[in-house]
Amino acid sequence: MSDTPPEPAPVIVGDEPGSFPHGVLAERHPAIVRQVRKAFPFGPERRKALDALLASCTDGVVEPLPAGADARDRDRWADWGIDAYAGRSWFDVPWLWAESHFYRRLLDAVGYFGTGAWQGVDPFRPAKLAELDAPETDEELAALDGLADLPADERTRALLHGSLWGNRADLGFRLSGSGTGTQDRVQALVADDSDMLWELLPPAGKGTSGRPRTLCLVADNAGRELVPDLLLVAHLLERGSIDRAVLHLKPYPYYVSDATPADLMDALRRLVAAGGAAAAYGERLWSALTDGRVTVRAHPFSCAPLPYADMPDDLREEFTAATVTVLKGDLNYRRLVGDRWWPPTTSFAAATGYFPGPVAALRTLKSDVITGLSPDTEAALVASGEQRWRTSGTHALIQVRR
Ligand SMILES: O=P(O)(O)OC[C@H]1O[C@](O)(CO)[C@@H](O)[C@@H]1O
Repeated sequence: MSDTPPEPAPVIVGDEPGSFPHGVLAERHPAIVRQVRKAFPFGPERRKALDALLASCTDGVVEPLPAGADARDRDRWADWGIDAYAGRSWFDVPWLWAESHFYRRLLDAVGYFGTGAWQGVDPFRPAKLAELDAPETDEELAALDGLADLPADERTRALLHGSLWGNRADLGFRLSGSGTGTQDRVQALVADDSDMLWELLPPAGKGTSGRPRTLCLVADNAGRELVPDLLLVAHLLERGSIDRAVLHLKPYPYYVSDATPADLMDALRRLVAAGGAAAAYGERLWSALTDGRVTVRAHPFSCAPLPYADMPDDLREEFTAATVTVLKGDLNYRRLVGDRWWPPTTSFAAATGYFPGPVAALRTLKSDVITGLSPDTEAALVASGEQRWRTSGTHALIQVRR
């Protein structure tokens, strides 16, 4: 496939009733507002603000930030295009921008950025903790004990798949013989460049230049996605594939379940408390955090409503220095290749040609954006009659550009 930058395809907008993006704006966002309103005993002021957001996101327009907004935040949103979109319907601005801004407004409505009692209270925390505490998480962590007996390469592959399918909140390293086993998952991969990833991250002593090797992992969801991401990082450190890792998390709650530094601490404590192999992974990570081999970033751009092509210079420098940057999840994929109606056979390498270093995407498919399919794969997916392959999370991809 060619690496020449592709002709830009149309940007996705949520203005077409019946389309997936329209459904997110018209149904999912109001449902999220109602759910958050119910989950906390907010007083009249916060309830009024949530009701106003509910009315705005269904029938209203994007509004300028409120007068009380922090000046730095105001400047950021000015840079991120709010002046161009204020006054326009949520359904008429780029879908990526509308969704991202919705979460910013939701945090305003619950008083997250204010000076009152709700300051810093994550409105999604109850749901995140419930997932982390679910019995399924116990079972999945216990399944880690079985990995120790696998040949090294298989263990590495199982942990990669765990991180990949964790994007569907479903720890894929479970090696059960049921219909959700590894083999089915491999068949559900619409692209698999994992060999290229292992060429970038060989085990210690194999084909390495002697320079310290850094993995940037741009995380996605907390709980049952972040846990297998952490396991993968711990494993790559132990295997000597990397010397250090930088975990990019969100500076504030976002897209319901996105991982913040507080969620990292919850996940880590969960691992350490689990006993068995899970605890050993957790302890390894704990010590890697304390001695600086693993560091955490919560860059404002991680919550920006823009594609990574617009990343600021400091982030560009970090990604330039990484041996490989792995972006997890659907939203990061949309931001990586651009939230556009690409023809599915558009080259992934070309769409990510601007990225300042080797880059990999691990994603289950949960929105319409797709690149890098072979013509045969695209034809098979279309012929399968399964219309929702792009959005239902049943398919996944591992794509790499060196
Ligand atoms: O958690 P992920 O994999 O980034 O998925 C979030 C996805 O959910 C949505 O917010 C709504 O479906 C998508 O826009 C987004 O891409």
